[in-house]
Amino acid sequence: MYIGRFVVVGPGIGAYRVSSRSFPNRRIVERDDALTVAPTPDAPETDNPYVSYNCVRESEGQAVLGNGSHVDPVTEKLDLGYPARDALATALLSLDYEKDDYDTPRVAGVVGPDAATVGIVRRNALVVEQVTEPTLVATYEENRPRAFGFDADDATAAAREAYDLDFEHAVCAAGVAVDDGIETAVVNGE
Ligand SMILES: NC(=O)c1ncn([C@@H]2O[C@H](COP(=O)(O)O)[C@@H](O)[C@H]2O)c1NC=O
Repeated sequence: MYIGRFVVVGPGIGAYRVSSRSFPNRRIVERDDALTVAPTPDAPETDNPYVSYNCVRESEGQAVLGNGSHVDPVTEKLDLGYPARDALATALLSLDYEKDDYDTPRVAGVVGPDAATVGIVRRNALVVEQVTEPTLVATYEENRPRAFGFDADDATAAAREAYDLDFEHAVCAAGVAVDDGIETAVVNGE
């Protein structure tokens, strides 16, 4: 099954995966203050505004994950002291779903040491929900948050488990583990 981009978040653990039919030539680059989805050097040029963005950032001891430019305003709202629910709701509602051929939803999660919040904005809904166990939400098909078996207990395992999940067209994945500090890890495809 093809579900596009997705996040899995639970208290202390999270992952984000890029799956893509249309833009497979991408990777996650580790920068000082963010993990960024970017084209590989051999990728064909595109003017699609939705394929390069920060997919993981950190704020106030929490990790923010998501499939587009909304990751930045979610992080900025957390910096200002907004609760995770409000940071997600504000940023998702203001940017709304992507204006592409698929009305692709925006998905996101905030992971703290003992709490996690997941969100999606799609054409017909805005859902933001605090969760107590790993929860999946994706751009296509799986576009309602649901509890999801996810065994990883560190960032490296989270990135690997997300990348290896049996959904089509895996491109790259990021994992986060949040405790006293935040660890991140990346798996890039061939
Ligand atoms: N975030 C991403 O990595 C991303 N990759 C592709 N999209 C959007 O989704 C559309 C469909 O892409 P695909 O066929 O790869 O699932 C693209 O035309 C683009 O507008 C994205 N936007 C949201 O998921």
